[in-house]
Amino acid sequence: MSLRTKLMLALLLTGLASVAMVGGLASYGLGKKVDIIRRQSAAEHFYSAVSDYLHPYGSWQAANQAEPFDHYMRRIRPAPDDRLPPPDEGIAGREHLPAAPPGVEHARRGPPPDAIRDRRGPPPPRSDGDTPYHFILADQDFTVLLGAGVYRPGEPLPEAARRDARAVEVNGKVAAYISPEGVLTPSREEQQYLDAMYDALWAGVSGAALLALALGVLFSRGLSRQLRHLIAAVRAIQQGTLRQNVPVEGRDEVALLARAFNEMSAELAQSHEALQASHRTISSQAEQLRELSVRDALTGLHNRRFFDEQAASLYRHAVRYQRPFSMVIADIDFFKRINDQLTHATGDAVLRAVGEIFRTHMRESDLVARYGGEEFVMAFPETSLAQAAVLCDKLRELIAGHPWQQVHPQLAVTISIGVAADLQAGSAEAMLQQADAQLYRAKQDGRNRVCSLAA
Ligand SMILES: Nc1nc2c(ncn2[C@@H]2O[C@H](COP(=O)(O)OP(=O)(O)OP(=O)(O)O)[C@@H](O)[C@H]2O)c(=O)[nH]1
Repeated sequence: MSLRTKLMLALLLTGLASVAMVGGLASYGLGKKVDIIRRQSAAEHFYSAVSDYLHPYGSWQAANQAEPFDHYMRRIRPAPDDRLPPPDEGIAGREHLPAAPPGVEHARRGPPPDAIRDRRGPPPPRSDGDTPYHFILADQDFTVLLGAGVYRPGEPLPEAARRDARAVEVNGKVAAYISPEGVLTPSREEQQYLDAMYDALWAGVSGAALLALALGVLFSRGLSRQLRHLIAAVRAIQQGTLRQNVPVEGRDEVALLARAFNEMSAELAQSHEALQASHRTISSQAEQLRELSVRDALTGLHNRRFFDEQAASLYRHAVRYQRPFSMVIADIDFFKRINDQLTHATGDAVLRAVGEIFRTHMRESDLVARYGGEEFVMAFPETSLAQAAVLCDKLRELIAGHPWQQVHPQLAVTISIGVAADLQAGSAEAMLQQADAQLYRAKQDGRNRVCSLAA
């Protein structure tokens, strides 16, 4: 279940529970209050009717002799009611008299005299088992005068009923007691009022539930939108886009989370960029170091270590595919004399110039390195011994013909070169030794020459 659904359900259930509680309490309170008002009103009317009945005569006996109480009640209260037993003929026609308030009718009418009651029988029992609402009338000695079908006239009013009894005084003396009895049934009109109020109450409850649902939808939409932004941003970070900026809405906890997430994302991206920059620096420094480690500082040519590695690889390739491959070793003639007679700096200049001549007159695929001192080595892939010898002779001529006087007026430079191209040598190193032997021969033969070993 999504967070949004959970939130909506929580809001809906909370809203329903609150409105049901409020509605139930209000409904119960309303019913209770209406019941109290009706009881008070009924009691007041009955009391005033009895008081008016007794007042001219001073006692029940005298009043009853003058006019039986039920006649009196029918005279002052003629309107038939759906809750009343059928009126007798003598009372039925008096509908011009004002009706008593709702809830009083049965009580005010009181129980019929015994003779009448005998004809009618006792009041019909309520379906719920409660006694209908009546007023019991007793004389000043608590002897029942009208028992409302609950007590017999002439019997003493029980103690329990006396507690709620209200005295009716005439000329300062208690002439009778009135005691309420039974359950007050609302009239049809009252019931309609109550039903209308309950309907309004439940309409309010339903409205509140709908409002809770609508607010739930609204709030959960906002919340889930922000969470969706955060989820998308986290996924983007997982895929490598570290700098994320989710919208911050409001100032609640989710907004705080979004703000903290943005800050964290910015810091993460920043530190990642810094890390990448330092990686770039390190790798470029490593590249420089690697380059320095394979280069000769004076001439800029590759050094011996690099040459040995590459030459071994070129040799293996040539042997594997039976391709022509030549190796060369060259040595500047009388270099010690140049150093000694024309300074060491002149010697360095010569080394740089010779290296430059080699570099600029060879193919990209050729390999040249300063092997140490005034010695240079070369490897020529796809080059036969004869081709290498021709190339080396050209290099020798270039060096001999170089304008050395520009370096020093007394300077003249030549080189001797040995060439080998025997793939049977067994290794690049062995082939280089063969070339070195040819170099030795070139030196022996008078220098400034190229000697090669026929395959
Ligand atoms: N200026 C300079 N001289 C160097 C360098 N490396 C080696 N040398 C010098 O090169 C000279 C080589 O001399 P030798 O090995 O006797 O050879 P050579 O004088 O060229 O005689 P041959 O090879 O027989 O013609 C030595 O004097 C070394 O000191 C360098 O980097 N710069």
